[in-house]
Amino acid sequence: MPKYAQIVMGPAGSGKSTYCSNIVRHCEALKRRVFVINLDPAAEVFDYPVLADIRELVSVEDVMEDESLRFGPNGGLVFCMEYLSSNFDWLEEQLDNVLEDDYVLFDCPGQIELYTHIPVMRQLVERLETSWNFRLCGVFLMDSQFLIEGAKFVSGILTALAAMVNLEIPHVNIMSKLDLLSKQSRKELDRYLEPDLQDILDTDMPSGSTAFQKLNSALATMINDYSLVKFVGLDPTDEESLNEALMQIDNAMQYGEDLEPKDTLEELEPEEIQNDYGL
Ligand SMILES: Nc1nc2c(ncn2[C@@H]2O[C@H](COP(=O)(O)OP(=O)(O)OP(=O)(O)O)[C@@H](O)[C@H]2O)c(=O)[nH]1
Ligand SMILES: [Mg+2]
Repeated sequence: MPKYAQIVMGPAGSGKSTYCSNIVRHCEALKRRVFVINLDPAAEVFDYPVLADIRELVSVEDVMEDESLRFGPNGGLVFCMEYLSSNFDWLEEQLDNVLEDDYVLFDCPGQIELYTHIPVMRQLVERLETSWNFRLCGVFLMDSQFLIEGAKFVSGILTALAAMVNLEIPHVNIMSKLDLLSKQSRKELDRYLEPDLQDILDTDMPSGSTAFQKLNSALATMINDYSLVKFVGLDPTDEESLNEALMQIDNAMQYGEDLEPKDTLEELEPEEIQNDYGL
């Protein structure tokens, strides 16, 4: 039987750590066991209990204080993540208490270079899948306030695609912080959750330069043809949206398919089964 993990990614401040603590709270109510591992060596605040914290192995603060290394914050973060990849034994030890069927959230740093050309996240994914028997789903959060507009939307989905093509694992995009959207943006939300990119570009960016119009159009065709990008909206004030996100992620990594019935549904109250699994 495998173990399961979400690799929680997304730009700085997109809501990764808040998402992890909301999922922990939501799963407690469902009587589901979830662990969180902080993999952000620059993390300052999070309010979930951790199974492991990379800062016990190495932290950006320590690296920046080291006179011989002389790194700034970004170089320091890359150094820390490379240090992790040379010390996967440490992570393996931390995962000792994770049993078959257990579920782990990895709260990752936001720097996009970790998902484009620096190999550490790819190496981590390979180690989790092939040596430690995990089934994985990449969960990519993006702040809705930076998405509801043509040009921002195109940049946002290219960032998500970079992580998707680099890691090659099942992938769910989450549009976070819906509670902060204006009334006007909320009205437009559906157009962005299941986007027709060409339509968005035609409406929002009708008069760009011809060269960029061609490029955008080619991107739109590729993304539409392969159904590459859609989003689950997340509003932390709406428990149903958390439930929807969790179900999509569970489906993506086939969580629950191998579980014995007693481990899942029988432990739940009848109303919970009705509400949370739509049975
Ligand atoms: N209103 C609202 N605020 C949110 C939501 N999610 C996160 N925030 C706030 O946004 C800020 C950043 O959230 P974090 O969860 O720390 O984001 P992060 O992606 O972990 O950030 P880094 O680890 O620094 O990359 C915090 O002030 C959160 O309280 C949300 O869904 N709604
Ligand atoms: Mg964080």
